[in-house]
Amino acid sequence: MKTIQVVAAIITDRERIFATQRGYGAFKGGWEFPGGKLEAGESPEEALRREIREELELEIEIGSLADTVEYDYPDFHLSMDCFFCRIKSGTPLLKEHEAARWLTRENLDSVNWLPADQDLIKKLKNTDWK
Ligand SMILES: Nc1nc2c([nH]c(=O)n2[C@H]2C[C@H](O)[C@@H](COP(=O)(O)OP(=O)(O)OP(=O)(O)O)O2)c(=O)[nH]1
Repeated sequence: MKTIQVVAAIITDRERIFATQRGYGAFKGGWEFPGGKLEAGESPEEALRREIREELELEIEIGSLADTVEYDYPDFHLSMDCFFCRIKSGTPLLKEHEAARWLTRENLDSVNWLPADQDLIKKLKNTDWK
C-alpha cells in the first residue's frame, strides 16, 4: 500500500487546542489538525510552517512531537507526525477549511475527528499540552 507522509499542528494556548474542519475532498466535514503532505526535500518542520501559512496565515513556533500516527485507510497508509505548536503571530484565517474551533480538554471529543485521529484524541485528553 502507498504511504502518505503528513505533518500536522496541535496548536495550543495550553487551555485549548485549535481544530479545523475539512472543506473539500474525500474527508470533507471531518475535523483534523491543520497540516498536510510533505513535499519533496522538505523537513517535517519546513512542511508544517508552509502548510500553516497557506491554510491559516499564521506563524507558529514548533514544539515537541506529540505522536506519530500510523493508520491504514482503505486506499493508503497514513504516517502523520503531530507536533505541539504555539501561535507566534497572526490570527487564524480559514483559507481552505470550512470551520474551526478552539476546544478545551472537556470538549476535545465534541467534534467528528477523522478516523486516524481518534486514538490521538484519547491520548491528548490525558497528557500535558506543551
Ligand atoms: N492535515 C491533516 N490530515 C489528516 C489528519 N488526519 C487524517 O487522517 N489526515 C489525512 C487526510 C488526508 O488524506 C491527509 C492530509 O493531506 P492533505 O491535507 O494534503 O490532503 P489532501 O489530499 O486534501 O490535499 P491535496 O492533495 O489536495 O493537496 O491526511 C489530520 O489530523 N490533519
